Amino acid sequence: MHNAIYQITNEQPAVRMRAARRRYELGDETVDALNDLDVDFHRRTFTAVMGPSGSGKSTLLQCAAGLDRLNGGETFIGDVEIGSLSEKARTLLRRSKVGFVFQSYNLIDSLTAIQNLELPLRLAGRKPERSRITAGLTRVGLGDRMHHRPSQLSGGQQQRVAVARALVSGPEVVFADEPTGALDSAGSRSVLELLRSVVDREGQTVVMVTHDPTAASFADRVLFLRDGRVVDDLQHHRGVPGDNRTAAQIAARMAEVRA
Ligand SMILES: Nc1ncnc2c1ncn2[C@@H]1O[C@H](COP(=O)(O)OP(=O)(O)OP(=O)(O)O)[C@@H](O)[C@H]1O
Repeated sequence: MHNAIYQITNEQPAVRMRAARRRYELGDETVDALNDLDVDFHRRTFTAVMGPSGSGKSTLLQCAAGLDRLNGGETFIGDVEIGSLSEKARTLLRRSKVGFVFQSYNLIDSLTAIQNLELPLRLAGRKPERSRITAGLTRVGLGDRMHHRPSQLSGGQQQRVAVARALVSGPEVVFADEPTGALDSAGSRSVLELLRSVVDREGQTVVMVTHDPTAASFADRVLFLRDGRVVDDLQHHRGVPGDNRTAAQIAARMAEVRA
């Protein structure tokens, strides 16, 4: 690893992984999708996770979000070590502390935007407050689309509903797995600007997997994985989101990581 600049802070990270190992066994073949990986995701930061196909990006997100379990090491969300929790406790923690955004939006087609935001609160046994839901949709720029169903929205708008849904429980962290992978450049930009603003204006923490250096240029930090390990950690606070030069620097670093 080179050029790593670590944030010096006494504040507890939103998410911390230590000596994380996720081993998959298929027949005789064993893959360490995460291989003794250490990482902190600090509060109020936007991290992009990049790396070649199969380097462990999705596994990192799934394990950090408590959707999958480690075989070794620890994951903390806030001060809770999630590996020690029962399945039920982990589900409850995930519902309240973690938001997840998927490439394919994963909205319920038969429900309106409002109803899609109400659903996770209902599942968590909380009564959805209408004012909170409408505020959530307004803040993602969809105040005039609240009663639309997903099929009546553009891809970028659907993904912004998904971001609003991820935020509705007031999570510690939002994980996004290639959130712009299915979008055109205008839709991508609207989602990336939204993610940037939830960090800058609302003090949220975002961790996003992406293959796209332009998407990564919206982040404060780019973590590069290879073979289940962190091999580079680029902090580019002076980068300009969406700027070609910043994206070119990230692409160059990505090429080094692949080499
Ligand atoms: N359920 C599984 N069973 C067996 N092997 C798996 C499973 N999930 C992932 N792997 C393996 O673990 C490694 C890491 O996979 P992962 O999906 O995390 O990579 P990735 O960096 O997200 O890849 P991509 O960019 O292609 O989405 C790969 O070698 C993959 O084949």
